[in-house]
Amino acid sequence: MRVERTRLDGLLVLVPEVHADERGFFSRTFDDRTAAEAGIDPRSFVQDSQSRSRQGVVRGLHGRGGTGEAKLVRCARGAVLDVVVDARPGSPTFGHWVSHRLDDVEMRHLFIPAGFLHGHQTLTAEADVCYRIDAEHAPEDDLAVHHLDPELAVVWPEPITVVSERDRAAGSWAHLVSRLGG
Ligand SMILES: Cc1cn([C@H]2C[C@H](O)[C@@H](COP(=O)(O)OP(=O)(O)O[C@H]3O[C@@H](C)C(=O)[C@@H](O)[C@H]3O)O2)c(=O)[nH]c1=O
Repeated sequence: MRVERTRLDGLLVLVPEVHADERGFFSRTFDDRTAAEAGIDPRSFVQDSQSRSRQGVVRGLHGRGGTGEAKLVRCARGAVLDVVVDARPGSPTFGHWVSHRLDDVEMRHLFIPAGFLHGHQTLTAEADVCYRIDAEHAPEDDLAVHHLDPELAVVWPEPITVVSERDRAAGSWAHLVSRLGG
């Protein structure tokens, strides 16, 4: 498994080998040693989760207050455009976002450290996204910024079909910045 850095310091892309043959493929979804070498504590993860979304669905942009949460994200079925926003006050890339395609062909994963917002849009008829998270779910600590926030101006490639009620009601980036003191 290879690790690529991104222009957001700390955000990593993990690129596994995909061994394809006439049966299908085999690919590693987690590698303790690679994680440790990349500075990820392999023992830190406490919950694994999976979501399924139909084409055009947007989930996010979500983060967590306090000490935040780090996550490993991959797309086990179909494809998504995964968006990560730097929400670390004082970071030189505060307010910048990057997007990566995650799919069931290249099987790339993202390691998203604490202090980022995260969201994705489904690019295929359905997509399953799997997470490993280093903190227990705590809805009272949830942070959310609207996926169409004009300042962030995230580009979602597909027409947006469904968004949760919570995400439709999410506040602005400016509001989060004032809350974070950024
Ligand atoms: C995230 C989460 C949700 N839930 C429950 C709450 C709710 O009833 C249902 C759906 O939750 P949500 O609408 O928050 O799910 P969703 O919008 O998919 O939330 C996810 O979005 C992406 C972008 C992320 O980065 C994830 O960390 C997570 O925030 O599942 C849990 O029990 N545990 C969890 O860890």
